[in-house]
Amino acid sequence: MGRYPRAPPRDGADRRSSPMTTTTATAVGTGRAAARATGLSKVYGAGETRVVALDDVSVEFHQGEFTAIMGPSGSGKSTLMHCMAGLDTVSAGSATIGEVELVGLRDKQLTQLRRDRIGFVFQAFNLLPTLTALENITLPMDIAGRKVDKAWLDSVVDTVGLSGRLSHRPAQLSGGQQQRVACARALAGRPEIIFADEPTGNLDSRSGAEILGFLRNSVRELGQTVVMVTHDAVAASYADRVVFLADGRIVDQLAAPTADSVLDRMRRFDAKGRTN
Ligand SMILES: Nc1ncnc2c1ncn2[C@@H]1O[C@H](COP(=O)(O)OP(=O)(O)OP(=O)(O)O)[C@@H](O)[C@H]1O
Repeated sequence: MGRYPRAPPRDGADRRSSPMTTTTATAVGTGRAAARATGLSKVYGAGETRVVALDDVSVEFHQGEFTAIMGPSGSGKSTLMHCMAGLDTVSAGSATIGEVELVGLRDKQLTQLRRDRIGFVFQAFNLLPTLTALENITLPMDIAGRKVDKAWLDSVVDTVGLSGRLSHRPAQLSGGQQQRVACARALAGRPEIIFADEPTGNLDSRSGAEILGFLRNSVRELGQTVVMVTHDAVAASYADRVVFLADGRIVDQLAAPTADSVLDRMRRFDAKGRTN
């Protein structure tokens, strides 16, 4: 079993596996895609060092949905997230945030898009040590010259449970509190989508569960869209949907996942070969 307490069960949730019958992994609900990859491929190197990290991947992340990306080590999870978030270039295909096509954007446009429309949470919290928690949270908006929406900021800080810690510097906060600051920073600018790369990787099980619960609440209560890469089946069970990658391809998805159903699917990677 994974490192985190089980996610509380969903009421009346329909737990089912949906083996891929088409090449596109569609979201559980209907609605506008917050992000979409179409025929996305990513090749690193050339000749003997050539690695196909992503091979014709098509996937949609719908607004207001919490999606986990899982798969064996080296299956392309981080590469997919980086290509979708404009942190890496793609070799072929398309990646869109909302209606904006990332392929072909210049560096300056990509920087602006990441700053204005995407929130990031990384395994290493990436806070600035000399700034207070509040200054870290508002930094992206300060850099962008955007006015902070005070009511929204208050509700984010409240949801993350940081009200009494806003004047503390990162070194004065626990790992879990630092990651909550990072989550609040990601949410504060009301991005269209948050990409979280192993957000609980550096946390103990209790702090990890708090962060996962918080990310899920941000989807349920604040309407946020979250895409999270994780190795942990219990972490994935907090999501609305799990998309499974193997050898750079999407091979399965699971709606309303439980830790057991995710573990079961992961075991089949081991037992029957990666692409099953
Ligand atoms: N900058 C790079 N240069 C060359 N190959 C790379 C680079 N980044 C990733 N790769 C390769 O691409 C493949 C996918 O890597 P990626 O990091 O996306 O996998 P992952 O599923 O996130 O793995 P992990 O779970 O171990 O973090 C791997 O074979 C990896 O070695």
